[in-house]
Amino acid sequence: MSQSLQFITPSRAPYFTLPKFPRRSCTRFPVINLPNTKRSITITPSLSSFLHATSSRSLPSGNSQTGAAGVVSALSVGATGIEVDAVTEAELKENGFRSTRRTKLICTIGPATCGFEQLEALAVGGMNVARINMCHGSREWHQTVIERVRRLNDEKGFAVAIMMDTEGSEIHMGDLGGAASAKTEDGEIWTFSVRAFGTPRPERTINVNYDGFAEDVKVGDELLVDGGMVRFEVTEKIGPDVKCRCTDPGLLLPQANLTLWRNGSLVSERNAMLPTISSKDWLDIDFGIAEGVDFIAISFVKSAEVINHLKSYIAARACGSEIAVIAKMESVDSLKNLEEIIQASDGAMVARGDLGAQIPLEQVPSAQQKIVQLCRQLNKPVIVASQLLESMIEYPTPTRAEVADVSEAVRQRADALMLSGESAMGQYPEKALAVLRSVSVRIEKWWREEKCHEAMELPDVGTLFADSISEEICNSAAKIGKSAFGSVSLSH
Ligand SMILES: Nc1ncnc2c1ncn2[C@@H]1O[C@H](COP(=O)(O)OP(=O)(O)O)[C@@H](O)[C@H]1O
Ligand SMILES: C=C(OP(=O)(O)O)C(=O)O
Ligand SMILES: [K+]
Ligand SMILES: [Mg+2]
Repeated sequence: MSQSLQFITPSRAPYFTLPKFPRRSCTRFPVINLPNTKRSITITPSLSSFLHATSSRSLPSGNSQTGAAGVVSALSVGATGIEVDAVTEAELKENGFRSTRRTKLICTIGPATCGFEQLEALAVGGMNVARINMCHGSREWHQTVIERVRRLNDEKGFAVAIMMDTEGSEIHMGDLGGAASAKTEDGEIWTFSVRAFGTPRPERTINVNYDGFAEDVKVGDELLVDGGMVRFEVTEKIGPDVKCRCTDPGLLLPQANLTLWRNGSLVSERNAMLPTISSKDWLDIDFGIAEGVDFIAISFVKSAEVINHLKSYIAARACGSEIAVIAKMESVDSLKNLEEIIQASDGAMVARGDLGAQIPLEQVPSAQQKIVQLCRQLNKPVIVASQLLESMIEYPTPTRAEVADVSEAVRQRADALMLSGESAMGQYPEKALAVLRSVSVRIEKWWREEKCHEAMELPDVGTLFADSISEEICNSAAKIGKSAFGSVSLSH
């Protein structure tokens, strides 16, 4: 029981101001209400005394929003013990309350992880949210994944939430005629075309989903595939066919996004008229509402308007629904209208993949820092996504640089980290998740002990969250803590 002596720590102080993000996953999957899935940890005197000690001993720690909300959501004090979901139970046993993870982990589900046992392995490994990306797969495929996650929750006591991510109407490639990927070599000529190709398709041809593509591009333009992971130069236009020479070789993946640059600037007029939510996206959203997903993430958000529209739509379609809308920050427009978008949304995602094609790569870290900080200030959960552990798609060990990147996102106090290809189609999904988990726990411990994480301004009680009583109580408790402990900063 020595572990339990560390239960409830400063960073776990009830300072959360975030009712929606992780809590929903647990209330929606009320593990604690299901007799066959109840997990109960008996409260020993030391544990209960620590629970009691929390209010007087704990020092608020800035953002423990998700962590505290997560713990509260995952815990329910019963007559004989605390009931928790299976993931929290495992973490409590392993780490004690003191270092139970606050950073939530999201896994994109794809061919590598869609089986029941694979999903279970991810849940055991700490997956809090399963993300399905509507760019890929059929609705039936996604429905099967949702059913499996629900079954895991019902039968095995997990509390994994579902996030549906829209395709968006940005320009992207079609599939690769069934191939999982296609390798491009330096100097090769590839044809990008709006024509439909028969089977077998001609070599080195790629479909483009946007009819105006050939008219919009100019010879000399630079074509970035998948956020710039592969690059081409447009060399010739022949009717609907655009011939391109590969300048930065790499792997083409199905449905990869395409971005055009001309004379050093992003070409955005071409698709400025395309709606953020396409007609296909609306059908997917109807599907998500019918399936009762927990989060809908909207790709390439440009303004708050689309978020407000979607929220009204959800409210009208799904009365009493608590589906949260996450704005994906992955375009120049989203950065221009950052604050209004975040205010309108239930949370944001720093979608670094496409963002890295829209702004110079070296500006992505500062954009991430800005978005995360703003979300912290506005009390909105924020996800850091894309390429966190990209090398683990192929290798079982991350690079040091990847570990440093994950650490930095945790230190910035992102609420959640997301795996994309690493879990969807990589060779080591469980290992990648384990890295996110161990790095999160380690960095959280470090900041707790060294008090070295990102400083944060507290919102004024009562102005931003007039309707959120629990948040106000917690903020007030934090302020009392501050005055009681004088020198202890609220934002240490
Ligand atoms: N439902 C799916 N079916 C097949 N492949 C998928 C699925 N979801 C993701 N993938 C694969 O995982 C890769 C990374 O996922 P993600 O980052 O979500 O997609 P993208 O980069 O296309 O937006 C995709 O390029 C695709 O190869
Ligand atoms: C998360 C992202 O979006 P998607 O994977 O849907 O392209 C991204 O671009 O970083
Ligand atoms: K998407
Ligand atoms: Mg994207």
